Amino acid sequence: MTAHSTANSTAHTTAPEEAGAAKAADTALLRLDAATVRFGARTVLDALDLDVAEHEIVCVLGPSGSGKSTLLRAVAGLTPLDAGRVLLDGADQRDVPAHRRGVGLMFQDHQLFPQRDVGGNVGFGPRMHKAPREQRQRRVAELLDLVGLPDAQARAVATLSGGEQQRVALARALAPEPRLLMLDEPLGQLDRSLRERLVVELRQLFGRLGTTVLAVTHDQGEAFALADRVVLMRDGTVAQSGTPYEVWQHPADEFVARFLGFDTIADAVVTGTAAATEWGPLPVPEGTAEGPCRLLVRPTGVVLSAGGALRCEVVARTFRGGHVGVRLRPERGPLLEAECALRDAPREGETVGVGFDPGDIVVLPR
Ligand SMILES: Nc1ncnc2c1ncn2[C@@H]1O[C@H](COP(=O)(O)OP(=O)(O)OP(=O)(O)O)[C@@H](O)[C@H]1O
Repeated sequence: MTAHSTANSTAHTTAPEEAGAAKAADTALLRLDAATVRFGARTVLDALDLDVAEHEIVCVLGPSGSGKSTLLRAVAGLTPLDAGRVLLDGADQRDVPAHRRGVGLMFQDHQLFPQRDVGGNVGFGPRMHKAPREQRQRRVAELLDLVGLPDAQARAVATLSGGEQQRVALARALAPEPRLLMLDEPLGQLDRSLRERLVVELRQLFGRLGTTVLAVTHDQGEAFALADRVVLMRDGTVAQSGTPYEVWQHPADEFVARFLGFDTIADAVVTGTAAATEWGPLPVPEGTAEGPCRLLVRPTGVVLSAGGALRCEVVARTFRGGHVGVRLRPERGPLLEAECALRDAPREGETVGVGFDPGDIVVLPR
């Protein structure tokens, strides 16, 4: 795999009969092709297709049980496929055992060796690969420097904080220089502020090293902060794949929208730039396809104003740090949720007028 390979690379200098294999190598470092895993009667990966380009950071998101960890284990060679293929650099991995795939897998619970010091943990992979002692020591020092623990070589694992253990586990996963690094809930057990800091550091670190990453998380904020691309899984298949911005702006369907935390979704029928709903006509962006649909109304699209046509009673206010969530019972139609600045938020029991911003109304397939 060359450094300039991209997801859309099409240039070939190979003979026509080699073009098929070469194309796979050019287009993706990792490719899952109809990958299927069954446990008994249950299909946990269901003919899943996924490409990860070299240097790309992909985060897999999805509800508990949707198959995220199974996906990583299948790529690592720890769970066999029942059908389909895993390709690395274009080569089918069917007969390649886990330790020969050149992928790193870091589990949620770090799994550091408690009897080894930090240096012993980080140097474990290179030692298994029989790297000479001097080279190993240099690599350990470099990596500890990279993860911000330059003086930790001789520390016992038991003396490390959760965040420090996390960094050591990461340095250990990076030490054998895997062509693909896979992380399963990498920041799962850490507190929020540490996670928010580490996720930024991780992204910078991967960028600097040019690491290709496939990470699994159930935390949307973490995925959006870390990923070049997020993949949302549902029942062993891909529900949506796109940049964090694309997925946030244009959730593919109601499942994705609800997973992202949007709850105000109702039936509607679009005609021109208006959608008929139980709340009355709502504006929709120009060019929206006409006919029946599901309509997502983002809280930022519910605008409180004295002149708003829909009268609503404020039934609850929830302080959310940067803003206040205001739950509204309209005179007709289901409950609505608005997002207000603290100083503008009405009190519980007040009656307010509501209008809608078409920029924050998203048409979803029925
Ligand atoms: N070895 C196994 N034998 C039987 N069933 C399994 C096995 N491993 C996983 N499963 C089942 O497969 C489904 C998917 O599991 P998986 O761990 O991949 O989901 P996940 O999306 O990573 O979930 P979570 O977010 O809870 O970790 C679950 O219902 C799980 O119980």
